[in-house]
Amino acid sequence: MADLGIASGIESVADEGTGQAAMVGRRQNRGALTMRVGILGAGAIGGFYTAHLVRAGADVQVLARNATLDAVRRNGLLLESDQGQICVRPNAVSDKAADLGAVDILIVAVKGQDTAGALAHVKPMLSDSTRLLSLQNGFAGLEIMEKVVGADRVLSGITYVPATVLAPGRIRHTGRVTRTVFGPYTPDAENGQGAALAELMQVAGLDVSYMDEPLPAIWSKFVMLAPFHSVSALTRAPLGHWIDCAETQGVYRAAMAEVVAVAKARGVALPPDLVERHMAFTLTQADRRTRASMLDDLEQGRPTELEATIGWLVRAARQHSVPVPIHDLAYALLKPMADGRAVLGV
Ligand SMILES: NC(=O)C1=CN([C@@H]2O[C@H](COP(=O)(O)OP(=O)(O)OC[C@H]3O[C@@H](n4cnc5c(N)ncnc54)[C@H](OP(=O)(O)O)[C@@H]3O)[C@@H](O)[C@H]2O)C=CC1
Ligand SMILES: CC(C)(CO)C(=O)C(=O)O
Repeated sequence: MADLGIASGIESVADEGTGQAAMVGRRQNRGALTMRVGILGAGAIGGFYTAHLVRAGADVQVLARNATLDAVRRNGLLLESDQGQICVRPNAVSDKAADLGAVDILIVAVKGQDTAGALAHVKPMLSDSTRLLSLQNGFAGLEIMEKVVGADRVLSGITYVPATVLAPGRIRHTGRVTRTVFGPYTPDAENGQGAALAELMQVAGLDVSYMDEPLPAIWSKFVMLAPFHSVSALTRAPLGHWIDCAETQGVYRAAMAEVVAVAKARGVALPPDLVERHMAFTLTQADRRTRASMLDDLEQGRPTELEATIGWLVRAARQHSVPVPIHDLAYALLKPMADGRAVLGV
């Protein structure tokens, strides 16, 4: 089976790890632990990677802000999961990139709507060889990164890690999935750093693949992500509350077919059974407590990533005259809350 980065869970590393992930280990078996990894945004995903990479012995430099900065400085960063707790103190934490200095890879883990603002402050962390790795959902952030630093400095990726911020500096990883896939956004972005980081993440025990062409894997996740966010945000419930309802499940499946149609119109070839593979994973393997990150944002009254994910899809569909009625509806119904105004109660 082609490895498109479909969520597999850490326990299935042995099945898939014979492909590109294993190659990484052969190509890049030195120096990974000496690389400097920057984390831009220490929320759910940035915090998850900070905890695992620091525990693996990496030199991690964290650019955080506000309450998260204070909490990590005071108490370190705590990652909780069913497997236990990891509490770490990164080598450096600051809200000033100049305090941290140049890194080999900067993992961009801010929400889509914060990408441009955050990138405006990272220059001191970038040397000529630094690569920026996007683990954001969707494509909007990548388009911004391409404009700001150039496509040849960007690594694009996705992660299926489901995580939530319980309190500033305190992250919850739900279930066991750690599946993450990344690679060069364009071939000239390849400089060995991505493969070295993938190796470091594997050393940390994570299910990670480095790919020469990650774009289909990013689309593959987007096929479930935009529907998962739409359904979760509109039902306002974690997976287990809606997946067994036949009507809701039908909407989820049909919405995935909409994203496949947009990918096809943009010339991206995806496996014909992709929707059914996502369905099977969602029904039999995904942790039922899984919450869409957009659900957390809505419940906390925070701005959501609507424009960067569902909004991006709706606009792309329109450009190609592909009907996406489920996402059109989700976009229209979620737009009034997209900037977090719901918290004001008006
Ligand atoms: N959570 C999940 O389960 C998953 C999320 N993703 C994707 O990962 C990306 C990140 O999501 P997630 O981790 O959930 O988001 P969070 O909101 O949990 O974390 C984002 C963090 O970035 C910080 N931040 C924003 N701007 C800056 C800045 N200029 N300088 C420093 N820190 C900044 C935020 O600070 P503040 O709190 O002050 O705003 C926050 O701590 C998104 O694209 C999401 O779609 C992908 C897979 C799973
Ligand atoms: C679907 C999930 C939880 C990861 O698999 C995600 O990416 C998100 O909600 O942002």
